[in-house]
Amino acid sequence: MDPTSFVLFGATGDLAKRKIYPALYNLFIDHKLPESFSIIGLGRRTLSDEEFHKHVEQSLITFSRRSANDPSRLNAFLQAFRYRTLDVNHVEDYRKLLELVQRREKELNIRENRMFYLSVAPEFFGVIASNINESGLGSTDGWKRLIIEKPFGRDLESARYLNEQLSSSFEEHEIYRIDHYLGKPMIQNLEILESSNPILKALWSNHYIANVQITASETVGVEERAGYYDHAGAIRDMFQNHMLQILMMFSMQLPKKCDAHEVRFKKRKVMESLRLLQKEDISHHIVRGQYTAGEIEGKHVPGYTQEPGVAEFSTNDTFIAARLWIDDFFWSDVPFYIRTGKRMKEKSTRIVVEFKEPLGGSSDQTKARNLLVIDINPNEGIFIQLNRKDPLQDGKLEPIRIHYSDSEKNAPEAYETLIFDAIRGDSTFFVHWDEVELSWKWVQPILDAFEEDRIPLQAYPAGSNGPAASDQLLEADGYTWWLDSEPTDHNKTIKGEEYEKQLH
Ligand SMILES: NC(=O)C1=CN([C@@H]2O[C@H](COP(=O)(O)OP(=O)(O)OC[C@H]3O[C@@H](n4cnc5c(N)ncnc54)[C@H](OP(=O)(O)O)[C@@H]3O)[C@@H](O)[C@H]2O)C=CC1
Ligand SMILES: O=C1O[C@H](COP(=O)(O)O)[C@@H](O)[C@H](O)[C@H]1O
Repeated sequence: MDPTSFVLFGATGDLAKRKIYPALYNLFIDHKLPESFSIIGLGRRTLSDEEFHKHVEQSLITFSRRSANDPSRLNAFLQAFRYRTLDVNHVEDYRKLLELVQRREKELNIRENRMFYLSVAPEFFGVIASNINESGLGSTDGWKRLIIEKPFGRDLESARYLNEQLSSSFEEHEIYRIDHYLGKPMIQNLEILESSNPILKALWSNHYIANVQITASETVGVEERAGYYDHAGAIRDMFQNHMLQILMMFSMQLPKKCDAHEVRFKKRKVMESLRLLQKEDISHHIVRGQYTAGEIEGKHVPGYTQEPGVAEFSTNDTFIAARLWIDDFFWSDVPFYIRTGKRMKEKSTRIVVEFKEPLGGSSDQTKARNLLVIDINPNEGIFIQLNRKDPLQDGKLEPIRIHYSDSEKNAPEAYETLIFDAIRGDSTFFVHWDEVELSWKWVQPILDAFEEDRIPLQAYPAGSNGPAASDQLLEADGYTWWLDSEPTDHNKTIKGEEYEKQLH
């Protein structure tokens, strides 16, 4: 890997502490950072390098998946870190930063390869990109790259405006838009799952698949993020980005090879085929919800409007469910159901693929549907539901599940994988502008409908699976959300008999 300067805006913030430092540390342990690597952290507050090292160390102790208890290894890691105070709006501060970056490049013999990571509020993205350019930080003999966090705009218009701002300082191939779901191992596995398993590849279309259900449910509420979340809602926070990215990754046609050009091209095709919702139909395909007080894991939790920082009469969505159609040769007539919400019954991101009844198959009514369940988060695994005859019960038909789980492997976290890719210059699992624009285009009529109050806000108690209207969305098509009524840890590496006992 090229020697690199890693310039981190927002170095004192929450994301840096919880995700970025632990990711860098684990990459360091795995020898996946360039040998010459300089990290310069930036924030508004004043910190000495020593105080900054303490801050990073504390973050590793609290959040790293592998312990930071080897002092010599930890010190070797921290050697790379320097801190500077910088106000993102002051171009003078960037000139001083340039001096530090160049000094470190000289000390470490780094050719001018510069990675700028914007872990700050999105309203700063534009000004930072333009100040990087104006101060000379962006003029390098090597490469320059920009990693930016979500959200990318708050609607189609603002996303386009932001993209124009960034484009005046960085070219598209230099911009790495993070969607951390794309770094999750099971999401990266989707393409392999299909391409390397003929039994799945053969079934991966409307010939055999009845419907696809994608759920990302969380037990947490708005936490300390009301200032942001109360203006974003589930639709901007999760749906426009993570949920549509899962949809793209699942349903794209197999790329000839898994590289940035091919994968992004195939994903764009999905978005181009996604049927746009017509104004008059939106309320038939979209459910909008907000949690009320309830109980989660035996604890009483308040309703959304009682949460600190949330407006008293807020109509913000904390849940959204949608029925989508991909009008292409492979997926036409297969409904995709997507839902995401806070304060739901369990923390779980998963895809459930429900297969059709075989043509001319037995008419045995006890037969269960074949399912392929892909658990993405926090459990990582797969199971397939099949039917068999139980020899001890007069040959009665019973569903069995064949499991595989990666949950206990302590696999690299999404941020590790993505930062590693960005340093190597591989943008396969980063979001291209075309995908962002097409996603906002699809979502925009829903935002308008919310704004105009054309979709009723449905209440759901904390600890439930969302509003009843979300169940009705599927019932109208003769389906139900799979696994909703099962034990929450249905796939928690419980296998064989023990699992069967729990099920029945
Ligand atoms: N936290 C999370 O879990 C996630 C965050 N994100 C995104 O990541 C980004 C960062 O979020 P998060 O870390 O939570 O935010 P925080 O509010 O915790 O941190 C903001 C950072 O920005 C710095 N900052 C604020 N104003 C200025 C300024 N004028 N000049 C220079 N630095 C400034 C702060 O410095 P100082 O502390 O010195 O004031 C701090 O380091 C956002 O875009 C967010 O949407 C995305 C997914 C998840
Ligand atoms: O981006 C976000 O994602 C998290 C959920 O991420 P996960 O990896 O834990 O599934 C969500 O809580 C947050 O609101 C959102 O901004």
